[in-house]
Amino acid sequence: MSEALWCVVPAAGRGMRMGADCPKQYLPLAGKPLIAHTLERLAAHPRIAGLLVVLGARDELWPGIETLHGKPVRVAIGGAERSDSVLAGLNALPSEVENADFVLVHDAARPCVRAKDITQLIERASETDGGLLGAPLRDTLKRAGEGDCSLATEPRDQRWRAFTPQMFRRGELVAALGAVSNHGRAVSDEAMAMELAGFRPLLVEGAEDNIKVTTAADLALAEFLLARTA
Ligand SMILES: Nc1ccn([C@@H]2O[C@H](COP(=O)(O)OP(=O)(O)OP(=O)(O)O)[C@@H](O)[C@H]2O)c(=O)n1
Ligand SMILES: C[C@](O)(CO)[C@H](O)COP(=O)(O)O
Repeated sequence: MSEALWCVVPAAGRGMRMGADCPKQYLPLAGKPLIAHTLERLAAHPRIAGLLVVLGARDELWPGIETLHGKPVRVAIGGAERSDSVLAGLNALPSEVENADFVLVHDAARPCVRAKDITQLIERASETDGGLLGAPLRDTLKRAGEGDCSLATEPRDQRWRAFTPQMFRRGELVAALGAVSNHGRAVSDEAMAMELAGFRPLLVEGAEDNIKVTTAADLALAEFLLARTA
């Protein structure tokens, strides 16, 4: 597959775990808003055709963002859950994006994603039902009980951490997200919806520095990583 893909960027979260006075995706990071780093890395990728950024109802991007690295940047309004925002973005894609076309979904909160990992995902997952970047769990995993005591050690073989981008055919992902929504189920990523629909997404190992900025400590780490993973 050689054509370029559109990327839906969920950016409608409130960043509650960050505890800042604005949604974390707009916090300053290395001299510009966190989301700007993410959008620039995505738009700079030769296999990405355009960005569909899903914003909170009260949020907006900055003037001139309509085109980035020569790629169109469009916006849609998100929903209460991340999956609602992803679905809104998928439904707002330009008509040129057909149901059979692969699309990417990448968190605005992951500014350190590496171009080579995006390339690997596109090249490997395009021969399958789709896939996602991730990394095998390398730490011992504990099940915590009351008072943060360790109740048990969980098996870590065949356990991966899921990252983004995640990549699926537009129509199949819309149907899978719609099905979980209709059943009132919560999904934490697109791959979960696809698994529930009977698909087996391909896990593509990517760099573990593709961190999701969630708490204040992640901001300092992201600044360090941005300098190294440019
Ligand atoms: N209703 C939502 C919730 C999340 N997101 C986006 O999904 C990505 C990953 O979500 P997360 O890290 O959980 O962000 P928040 O929901 O903002 O964080 P928190 O749970 O701490 O509020 C982020 O880019 C976030 O903006 C979204 O588009 N719509
Ligand atoms: C999609 C994701 O980033 C994969 O790890 C993660 O599930 C997002 O979870 P969040 O609770 O919305 O941050």
